[in-house]
Amino acid sequence: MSDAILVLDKVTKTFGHGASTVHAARAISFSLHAGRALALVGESGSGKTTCARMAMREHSPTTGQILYKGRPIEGAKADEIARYRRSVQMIFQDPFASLNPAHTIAHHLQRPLKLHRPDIRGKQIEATVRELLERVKLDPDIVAPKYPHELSGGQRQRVNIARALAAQPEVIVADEPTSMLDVSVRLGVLNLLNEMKKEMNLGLLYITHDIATARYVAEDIAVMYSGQIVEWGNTAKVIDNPLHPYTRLLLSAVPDPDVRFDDPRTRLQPQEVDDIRRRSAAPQEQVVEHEPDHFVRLV
Ligand SMILES: Nc1ncnc2c1ncn2[C@@H]1O[C@H](COP(=O)(O)OP(=O)(O)OP(=O)(O)O)[C@@H](O)[C@H]1O
Repeated sequence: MSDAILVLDKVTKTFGHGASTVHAARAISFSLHAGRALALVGESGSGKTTCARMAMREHSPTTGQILYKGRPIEGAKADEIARYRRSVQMIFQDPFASLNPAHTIAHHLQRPLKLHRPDIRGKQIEATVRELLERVKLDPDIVAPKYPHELSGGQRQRVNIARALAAQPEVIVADEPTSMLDVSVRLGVLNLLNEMKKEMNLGLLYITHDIATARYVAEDIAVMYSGQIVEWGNTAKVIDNPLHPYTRLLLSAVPDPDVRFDDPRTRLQPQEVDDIRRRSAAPQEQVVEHEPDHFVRLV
């Protein structure tokens, strides 16, 4: 495997103090590599977004460190931090809120080009906007002059992907990029992310509550619950042979991850679910290597 672009090394994040302390991330370690995707999977509140925000440097870790190409980003020089900011781009869950209704799609793509690509100017900017739209399979003649409200949700999310690509990133953090889209267009957006990963050699952090979609995008998976990664490794191995009771619980909600675990359709006893949650929430130090690319925490 190539050297990691981005590493979270035993990163912890707590919010609040005393009895009200929330352990949003507990000793989280993972790395992102060029041309590979890691799916970070878990229910709402498990700590996925906290990890994404730390990777984006919106939150600084309480303990642990973030490494960019082997060097800690905390305390790095301003030019290194600027490089990092350009290099790590985010795609948000809500394709509606992340575009400004007062500006055309062309404007949304010109801005990051002007900000991050001083090498291109004038007519080249327009040509690059066209290229970016073509990359995400939108017709530039039709889409560039439009305003966000004139596009569908799927098209808007493609514009968001194009905007992230404008900065020529090495890593893309996609936080639930399809959860607000119609089911019919979700797979198209996931396939597009997968193509970008391969063709542009991007490292991808794909955050989702839907474990089944991890297969489409990610070579590697990390299952999170209550701020800790409980099982991780090769995506197919983890999904086909889940070892941690919480991973099994997540898989029991497939094919519909929006079904709650206490819904009778999952055929789980509520007491069983409570017991798995309680055991999985306790901090667990011991890790078992089941195979070289499949690890689980003991409960
Ligand atoms: N700024 C904050 N202040 C206090 N608590 C926070 C803050 N951000 C997150 N938390 C808490 O940290 C825990 C993890 O939240 P986080 O948003 O990372 O989970 P998540 O898995 O991404 O969930 P979701 O899918 O709903 O975003 C939750 O208990 C949440 O309430």
